[in-house]
Amino acid sequence: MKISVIGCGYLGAVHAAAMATLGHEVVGLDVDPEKIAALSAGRAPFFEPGLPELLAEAGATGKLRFTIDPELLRGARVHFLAVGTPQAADGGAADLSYLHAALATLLPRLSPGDLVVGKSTVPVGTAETLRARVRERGAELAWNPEFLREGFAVQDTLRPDRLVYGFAAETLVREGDGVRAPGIELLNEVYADALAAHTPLVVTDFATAELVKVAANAFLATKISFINAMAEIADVTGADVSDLAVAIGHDERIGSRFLRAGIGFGGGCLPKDIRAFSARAEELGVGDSLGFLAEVDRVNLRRRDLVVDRVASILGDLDGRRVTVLGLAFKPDSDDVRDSPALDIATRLAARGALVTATDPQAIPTASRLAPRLNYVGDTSAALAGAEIVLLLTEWSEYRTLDPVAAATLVDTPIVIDGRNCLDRSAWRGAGWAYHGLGRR
Ligand SMILES: NC(=O)c1ccc[n+]([C@@H]2O[C@H](COP(=O)([O-])OP(=O)(O)OC[C@H]3O[C@@H](n4cnc5c(N)ncnc54)[C@H](O)[C@@H]3O)[C@@H](O)[C@H]2O)c1
Ligand SMILES: O=c1ccn([C@@H]2O[C@H](COP(=O)(O)OP(=O)(O)O[C@H]3O[C@H](CO)[C@@H](O)[C@H](O)[C@H]3O)[C@@H](O)[C@H]2O)c(=O)[nH]1
Repeated sequence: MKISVIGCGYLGAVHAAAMATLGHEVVGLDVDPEKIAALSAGRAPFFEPGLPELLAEAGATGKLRFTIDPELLRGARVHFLAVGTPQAADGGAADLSYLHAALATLLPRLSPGDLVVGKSTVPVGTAETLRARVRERGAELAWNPEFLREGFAVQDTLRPDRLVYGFAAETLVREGDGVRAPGIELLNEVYADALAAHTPLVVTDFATAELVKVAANAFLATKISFINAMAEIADVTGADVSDLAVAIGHDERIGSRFLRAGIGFGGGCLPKDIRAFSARAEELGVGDSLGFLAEVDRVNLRRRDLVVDRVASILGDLDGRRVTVLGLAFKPDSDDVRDSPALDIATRLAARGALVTATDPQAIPTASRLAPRLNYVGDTSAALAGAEIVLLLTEWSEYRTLDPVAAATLVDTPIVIDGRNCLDRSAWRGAGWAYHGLGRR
C-alpha cells in the first residue's frame, strides 16, 4: 500500500523506514531540508540503534522516498501525522501548531477514501476537532498513538507490544467480538505483519485512544517518581532504595521495571506529556483528578536540585571547581537531550561557576547546540583527567563498566556521584573512591 508519513523526527523517520521494509510504498515528508537530505542519502539524522541498517534495508527495496515536496503526498491512501507536539512556550499545554500546519498541508492533497492517521501524542479531544476538516475532503480520520521507546525504536515499531486504533465514536460498530469502523481495513493492511504476529489490538473511540497514550506515560512517570520519593526517604533513614526496588518488584502486581531511582525522567515525552495531560484536565474542569501529576513532576525536578546541592555540599564553593559529567542524553542509546536531567544538572553547575567538562558517546552535537558553554570532550579518559568530582548522569554501558581503578588514576580527587545508581559501589569504594549513590547507603 502507498502511505505517507508527515514529520520525520524520532518517531516518523523510524516509522517510514519500517513501513517500507514491510513492503509498503512510503513517502516521508518533513519541513526540515537537512533532515530530508540526510534521510534521502540513507543517513540517520539522529542516533538510534538499528536505524542506519533499517534505512539501508528500506532503501534497497526502492519503496522509500523522503521529500520536502508536499505534492508527493498525493496518491498515498494512508497518511500518518507524526509531527511534534511539544510543550507550549507559555505553559504546560501541548503546542498543536505543527499538527495544524501538517494537516493544512495535507488536506488539499487528500483524495476521497484516504485515511489520515494521527500518531502524534495529543490532548484528549483533538481528533474530534480535526475530523470534520478531513471529512470535507471525503477522507476519514483515525488516531493510532505510538508507544515506541527511543533506543528501541526500531524493534518497538516493527514489533509493538500493542496497537491502539481510535475512531470517531459514532462510526464504531461492535459485532460480537469484532469491531467495524471506516478505515479499519486500511490500518489492518498497514499493520498486517504485526497483526499476523498476534500483536494485541485495541479498537476504541478517539477519546480513549488519545487517553491511552498519555495515561501510559503518566503511569510510567508516576512509577519513576514513586521510587525517587522512596530514595528521598532512604536518604534520611539509611535505607537502600535499590534493595527496596528489587524487593517490591518481586511482587508481580508491582513489577520490577521502571523502578530505577536516580536523577529522574526526561526526554521529549514523559515530562511534556504529564504537563499537557494536567493542563487538559484543568481545561476539562477535572484538574483535581490529575493533581498527583504535579507532585510527580515536582519529585522529578527535585532530583536535579538534589544532585546540584550535593555537589555544592561536597566541594563547598563551586567557583572554578573541575566537575566531570559522564552522560548528557536523557537516556542511554539516544542522542536526544530534550529535557535531559543530565544536561540540566551540567548546565546549572556551570551557571554556579563550576568548570564543567562533559562527555557522551552520542549526544555532544545535540547538547552543544543547547548548552554551548560547557567544555565538551569526546574521550572518556580525557574527560576524567583532573576532575575534582565525577558525576555519572546517563548510564551508557561504557560508563557502567568503567574500571574504577584506572579511572582513579586519571582524576584529581576520586569522588563520584552515581546519578543512576548503576555502578558497583563496592568495587568503586575498593578502588579508593568516595561513592555517592542516590538513596543508597
Ligand atoms: N520520540 C518518541 O520516542 C515518541 C514516541 C511516541 C510518541 N511520540 C510523539 O510523536 C510526536 C513526534 O515526536 P518526535 O519525537 O518524533 O518529534 P521530532 O521533533 O523528533 O520530530 C517532529 C518532526 O516533524 C517535523 N515537522 C514539523 N512541522 C512539520 C510540518 N508542518 N510538516 C512536515 N513535518 C513537520 C519536524 O521538522 C520534525 O522533523 C510527538 O507528538 C511525540 O509526543 C514520540
Ligand atoms: O526506572 C526508570 C526508567 C526510566 N527512567 C528515565 O525515564 C526517562 C524516560 O525513559 P523511557 O520511557 O525509557 O524513554 P522514552 O523513549 O522517552 O519513552 C517513553 O516516552 C515515549 C514517548 O511518548 C513512549 O512512547 C514510551 O512508551 C515511553 O516509555 C529517561 O530519562 C530515563 O532515564 C528512570 O529514571 N528510571
